[in-house]
Amino acid sequence: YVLHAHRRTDLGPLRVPGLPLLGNTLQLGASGAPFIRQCRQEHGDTFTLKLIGRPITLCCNPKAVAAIYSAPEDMITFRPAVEQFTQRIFGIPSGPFFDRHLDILNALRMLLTAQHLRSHQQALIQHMRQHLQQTERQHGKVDLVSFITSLIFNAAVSTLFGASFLPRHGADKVMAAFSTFEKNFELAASLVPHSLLRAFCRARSFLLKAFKVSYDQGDFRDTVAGNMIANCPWLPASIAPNMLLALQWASQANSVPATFWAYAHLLLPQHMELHEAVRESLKGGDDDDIIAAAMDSRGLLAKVVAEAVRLYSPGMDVRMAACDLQLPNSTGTDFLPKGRMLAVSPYEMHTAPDIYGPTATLFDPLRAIPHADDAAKGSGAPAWSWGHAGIAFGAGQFRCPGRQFAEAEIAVVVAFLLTCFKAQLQPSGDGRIQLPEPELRRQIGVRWPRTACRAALCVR
Ligand code: HEM
Repeated sequence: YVLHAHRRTDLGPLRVPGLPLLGNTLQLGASGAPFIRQCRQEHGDTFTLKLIGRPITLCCNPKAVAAIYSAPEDMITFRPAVEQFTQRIFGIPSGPFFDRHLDILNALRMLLTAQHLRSHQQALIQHMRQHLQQTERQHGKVDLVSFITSLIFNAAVSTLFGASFLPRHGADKVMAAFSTFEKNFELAASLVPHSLLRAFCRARSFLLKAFKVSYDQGDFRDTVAGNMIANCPWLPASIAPNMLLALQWASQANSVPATFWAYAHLLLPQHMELHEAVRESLKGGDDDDIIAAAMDSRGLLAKVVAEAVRLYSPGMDVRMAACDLQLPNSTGTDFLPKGRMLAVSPYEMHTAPDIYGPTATLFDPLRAIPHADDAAKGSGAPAWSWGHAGIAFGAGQFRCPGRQFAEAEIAVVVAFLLTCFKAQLQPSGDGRIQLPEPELRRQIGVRWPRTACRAALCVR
């Protein structure tokens, strides 16, 4: 509706000049989200960055974002924007995967929808309990980032991939390999030759081999992971390990940080009242109470989860113009040539005062959620809703297939931790947790988990 195919082959304005080869890559790498905000302030809602030698147009206008997510494939396309990454990182050959991409997504969606959530949540609680029994706590203190990372890794991987997978290969070894793979993710996606990224290649080989062995041994039978592959019988068996690695990465990359922040905020002194209210909503705190609270999509716990997901959402979601386009901006339209990479930044949209108001960057689960009409400012565009978690999970036909699972998972983990521990945050070595919230966030990059603040969880 607000998107028009455009006949002219217009190269479009490259509004943020950078170095010839790397363009703005270094600026983005060094400053992350604040660099995007600065570009938006200086150049308007739509601006083009040159990242690793190629122009990428960032669209921050709500109307343009709605149009990008709802446009038909012959106008804005998903495949060419992401296939080089899936190929390069996970080693998934494009043909067999993308030819029936939507079928794969729908198969996964079916396995992660509401009717299965209760049993997934029970499994998560059981695996978290086992993990806690096996975890040694030194002097009653743990580092909150690594504690939550390993808790979720063990519980979610065991829930989605079955209980035999991690023990067969050694949970610590699999997690160490995954962590190396994850740390090198952006570099491996870039044009840096993989021959220079030996740690990444070693970790990926280890993980692919582990998935292959477990697949051959039947470890994934009747699990979400196994059923995802079984429901796509046209996929060559040889790429099953690569698909499983992609699922593993997708299931961890955003859930871990969102859970960390949801829980960490509840432990901050300024949120003690909220903490108590959430704790009360868990009633007696047994497994049924935890699951009931986590399933209540209108309850306080759901609002806490949605607010953490909104505030610490992914840095970029990419697409490509499949024809010459005209995209709306606040003052008119922008011309984008066929083949131009397009990006939406959920993080930038969610922290923008013009959409979420002056308190956009504050953690406030009870905030009023902006309505389409406010954001679209009477454009005449049909109503579209941000919802509390905004566009953190993407939107449209390629939206995250794990959304319902993720929201339920984060709620269960937070509720479980609240019932297990009387915890408080104490400053670790550099004391960063004591900084006011906007300061905390300033340290967050485009993908921020690695720069998440360090905190100590003091277990009384
Ligand atoms: C807070 C947690 C999460 C967030 C914010 C998130 C966000 C996203 C986003 C933005 C996308 C891209 C959507 C698009 O391009 O429009 C995506 C894709 C995906 N997500 Fe999630 N996700 C989360 C958790 C999960 C979990 C727990 C799973 C699995 C259990 C999962 C599985 C996937 C998969 C498989 C894809 C790729 C789909 C494809 O091939 O197109 N995600 N997610």
